[in-house]
Amino acid sequence: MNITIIGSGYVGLVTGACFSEVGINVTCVDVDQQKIDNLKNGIIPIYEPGLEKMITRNMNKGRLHFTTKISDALRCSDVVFISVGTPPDEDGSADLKYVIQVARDCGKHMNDYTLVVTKSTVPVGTSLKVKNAIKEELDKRKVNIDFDVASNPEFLKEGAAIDDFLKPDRIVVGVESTRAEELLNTLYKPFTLNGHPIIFMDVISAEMTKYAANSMLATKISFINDIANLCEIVGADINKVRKGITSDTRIGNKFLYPGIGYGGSCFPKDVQALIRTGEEFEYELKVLKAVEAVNKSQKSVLFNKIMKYYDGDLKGKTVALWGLSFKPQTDDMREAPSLEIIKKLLLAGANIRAYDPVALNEAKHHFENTITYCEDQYETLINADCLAVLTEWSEFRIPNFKIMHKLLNVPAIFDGRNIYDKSELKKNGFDYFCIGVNTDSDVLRPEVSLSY
Ligand SMILES: NC(=O)C1=CN([C@@H]2O[C@H](COP(=O)(O)OP(=O)(O)OC[C@H]3O[C@@H](n4cnc5c(N)ncnc54)[C@H](O)[C@@H]3O)[C@@H](O)[C@H]2O)C=CC1
Ligand SMILES: O=C(O)[C@H]1O[C@H](OP(=O)(O)OP(=O)(O)OC[C@H]2O[C@@H](n3ccc(=O)[nH]c3=O)[C@H](O)[C@@H]2O)[C@H](O)[C@@H](O)[C@@H]1O
Repeated sequence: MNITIIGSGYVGLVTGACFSEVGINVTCVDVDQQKIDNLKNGIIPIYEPGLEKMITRNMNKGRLHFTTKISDALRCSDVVFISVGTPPDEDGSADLKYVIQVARDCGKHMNDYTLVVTKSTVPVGTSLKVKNAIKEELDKRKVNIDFDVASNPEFLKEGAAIDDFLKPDRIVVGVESTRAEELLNTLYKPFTLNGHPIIFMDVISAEMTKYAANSMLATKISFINDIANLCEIVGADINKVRKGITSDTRIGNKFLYPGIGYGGSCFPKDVQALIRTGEEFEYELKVLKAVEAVNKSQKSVLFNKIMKYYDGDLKGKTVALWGLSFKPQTDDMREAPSLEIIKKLLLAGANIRAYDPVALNEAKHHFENTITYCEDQYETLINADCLAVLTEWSEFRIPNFKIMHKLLNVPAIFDGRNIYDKSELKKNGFDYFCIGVNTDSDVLRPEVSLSY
């Protein structure tokens, strides 16, 4: 089978690589000439574990191709996946201009029956718009070519994208015809062999499933962050409370880790977009509005703790940062909590020394020379007045506390991901602050007032 993937970003590249891995002939298309030239030379535009090797392997086998020419790709494609971006519009709704452009391109260039599948995250009703755009272009050409549209939302997580695609919890497909169902069933069969189900439904329900899934996950995170903040006030320990609640199988133990707010290219925009969809239909999604509000304020929690430690004055203080990406195993900084925290620290007059295993180049696009970029996690600590951990990369989990104590001006650690044990840090002579645990009474540094 020949398939085309339009849009070679996180989703498009992973989808293309994984389909070619099971023997399908795949052509990935993008409008970005530089990106396609690089991909042809084996240069992968994103950091995603396992992706580079998989792309190179399948290119060498002649099953994975890259082009900017959609017309060439469509000439012999049975199925076309649309995986272009759907960024938020000014009012928070999903901007569909790239999706509709691709639909038009499909209408302009398809020559035979084609199944056009929307993999981008799109609001309910988009498949109908895609169908109309294709039809309009076919009408302009005065040709009568049979086609189907389908919705196949993607659930992969950055940093674990290959595994998520190869071994999905489920595959959701919205279809309008048996022909489309059969084609997608054949395509996805290799990924369902270990019992991972493919769930067929109508197109609108499939579109809705994607937003509902991301909104549910975002809700869990805001819920636990809200509870964490209350734990801190009443003297409970969120780490213990989390274990206490997640042992109930009805609640489950995933996505209930407190932190400094969810980031990334999807939760913030998808929660917003679903709220807008509700508004369009005059229905207020009250829970999701609260989820957004909690997340917004959670991004300031760690900064507030640092401010409080320094009696509201950070002028001239140096803050070391470990981790800049919105989560480990990616260089993606879109909507990362680090962006908010860095902006606030700079505004308060602090100097920043930052390290991230893979996101330093990305950070340079955001902050240029306003912060100091370090090539090593310990280098950030030299003469720093505290350390803040913003991303839970594995290499930060068991650091050398002796060296850290020596390098830091002031041995204070602000742990935005609750990766350290407070008694161990106290034993090693650190003032330690995390999310959802009140550690003020353990503070060792006598000259710092923590009275308010
Ligand atoms: N990043 C993620 O982890 C996930 C993203 N999604 C959804 O998938 C969609 C794509 O997301 P990403 O891959 O992150 O986006 P991205 O921004 O990484 O990649 C999109 C690509 O589409 C290309 N493009 C734009 N217009 C085009 C056109 N007319 N023809 C050909 N290529 C075109 C861009 O040049 C870019 O390379 C979005 O709707 C997103 O919400 C869904 C699940 C996971
Ligand atoms: O639609 C999408 O793009 C994707 O969005 C998320 O994936 P992703 O954004 O890559 O990353 P997650 O692992 O979900 O993390 C998102 C954010 O939530 C935060 N998080 C996650 C889990 C948790 O318990 N606590 C928490 O604060 C992370 O630190 C991160 O900032 C979903 O998990 C994917 O299923 C979905 O396909």
